[in-house]
Amino acid sequence: MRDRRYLQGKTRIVVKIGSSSLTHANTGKISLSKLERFVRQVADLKNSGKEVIVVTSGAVAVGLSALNLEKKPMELEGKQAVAAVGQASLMMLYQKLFREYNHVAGQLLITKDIVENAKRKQNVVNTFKSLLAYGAIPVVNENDTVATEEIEFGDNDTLSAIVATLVEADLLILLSDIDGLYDKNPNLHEDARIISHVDAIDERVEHMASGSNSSVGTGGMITKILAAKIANESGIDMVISHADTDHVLSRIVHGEDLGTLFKAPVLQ
Ligand SMILES: Nc1ncnc2c1ncn2[C@@H]1O[C@H](COP(=O)(O)OP(=O)(O)O)[C@@H](O)[C@H]1O
Ligand SMILES: N[C@@H](CCC(=O)OP(=O)(O)O)C(=O)O
Repeated sequence: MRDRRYLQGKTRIVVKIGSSSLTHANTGKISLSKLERFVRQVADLKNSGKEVIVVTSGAVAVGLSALNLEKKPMELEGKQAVAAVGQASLMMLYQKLFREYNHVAGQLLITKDIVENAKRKQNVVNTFKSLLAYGAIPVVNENDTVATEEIEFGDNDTLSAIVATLVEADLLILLSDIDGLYDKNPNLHEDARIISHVDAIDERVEHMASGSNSSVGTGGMITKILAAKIANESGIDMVISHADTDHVLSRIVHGEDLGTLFKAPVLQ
């Protein structure tokens, strides 16, 4: 087991939470207790002196409840409409819960391609910087009206890695419905074993991540590995852990051996 206590020195942390970690498994509807517990932990991390940026999925899940739908529409524009309704309600919930803990949340809806346009990228960076300077908590989701990759392929994972590079974070935490990367899909293989550390993302690691079999989340482990690559290449460490683990955020930041750590190579 590697010593992770150096993680205590991390000061700017991006936390991504997936749809499957914010919803009821049987109905796919938003779980208020899961959301509340997550917000409480983020607020506490912020109280401990860290800067925290949240990347949250869940717009489609909340939209389903709001529109009284049993399941996601098949067609893309239907999903976009559900996300549009859901995003507003999701953000209302974040605003309300953060306010209860004396924090202020600001919404950023972005698309991954902003990195290709220097001006737009700078605008986004400036907004992040300014929100952090005000002591607010940026809450990010993909703009599902403008870009459709997320609701088609469910990839807020790579979005969170891009956000981590934009804000020059020193740690990215992905909270999921699984406690880390296993050597094979644990939902299909009983003998799958968790990997505690990944020092280099090679073909072997990529092979471990087969598709997701969760009905709510959509990206699976492949997009998490991709996120680790993006983060690590910018010198940012990444941890995948289970959102249901008690006090998961503070325990990761205290250096407990939870989930999988993708350690960035030391940049020369
Ligand atoms: N090697 C692996 N290790 C862990 N999980 C895996 C692996 N391969 C596939 N998975 C699947 O990826 C899922 C996590 O992805 P996903 O459901 O998209 O979560 P989220 O909503 O948090 O983004 C796990 O529940 C599991 O079914
Ligand atoms: N923008 C979509 C993102 C969906 C998504 O990426 O889900 P996940 O695989 O759980 O991170 C939403 O908020 O529903």
